[in-house]
Amino acid sequence: MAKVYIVIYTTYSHIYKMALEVQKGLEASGAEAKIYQVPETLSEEVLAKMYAPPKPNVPIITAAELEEADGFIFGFGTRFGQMPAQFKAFLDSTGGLWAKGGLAGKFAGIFTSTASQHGGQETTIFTTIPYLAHHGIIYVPLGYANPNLFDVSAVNGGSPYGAGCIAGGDGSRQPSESELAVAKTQGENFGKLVKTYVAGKQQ
Ligand SMILES: Cc1cc2nc3c(=O)[nH]c(=O)nc-3n(C[C@H](O)[C@H](O)[C@H](O)COP(=O)(O)O)c2cc1C
Repeated sequence: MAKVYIVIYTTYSHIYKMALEVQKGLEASGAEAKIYQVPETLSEEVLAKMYAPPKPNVPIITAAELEEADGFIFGFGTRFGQMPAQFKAFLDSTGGLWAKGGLAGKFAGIFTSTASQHGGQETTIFTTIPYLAHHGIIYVPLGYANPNLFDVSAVNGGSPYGAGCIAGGDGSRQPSESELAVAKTQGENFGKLVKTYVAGKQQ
């Protein structure tokens, strides 16, 4: 069975809510899907000052665990148009895996969240691709796989690079039905691809 790890960093839970839909999509494709979070690097004191709610109840991943999966879907909100330091710190801890090509040939998709509509939905994912390239991980874009990506009738996150939600400047906006549906599509399409690959390897 194709095994996909959804690896997230979330401060205000938007990414976790999106991850649950990505997981549903992966499971609909027949893949095994488990959600992990990367270690937090901020102190409880700083998180309290940021009004951050408790972390989701999912295990904290270690770099070594990445080797177990056939593919990953990474999810994180933007920080100045790029991945948060927490996720960068986690990826920077994968040097040992990089040295032995431990992740080469695996697949990865990415989804994100931004406060504003033009705060980095595309750049956050795009600037993560070098990490994948250095590992030899195959980046799987979303494309326009879900027509909701064309919907301009309301505020709407997501791009061909990956699903996305708009959290609002104060974080009060929650992922919309449209954005959640795109997240599910990303999981389902990614799962189908990884399943095909795993089935081929087993032949
Ligand atoms: C230090 C910092 C930098 C941020 N930079 C951006 C940004 O460049 N563009 C933007 O739209 N939102 C920005 N945000 C908002 C976050 O992306 C938003 O809180 C996040 O996507 C919500 O996801 P979460 O609930 O999963 O943490 C920033 C937030 C913080 C704390």
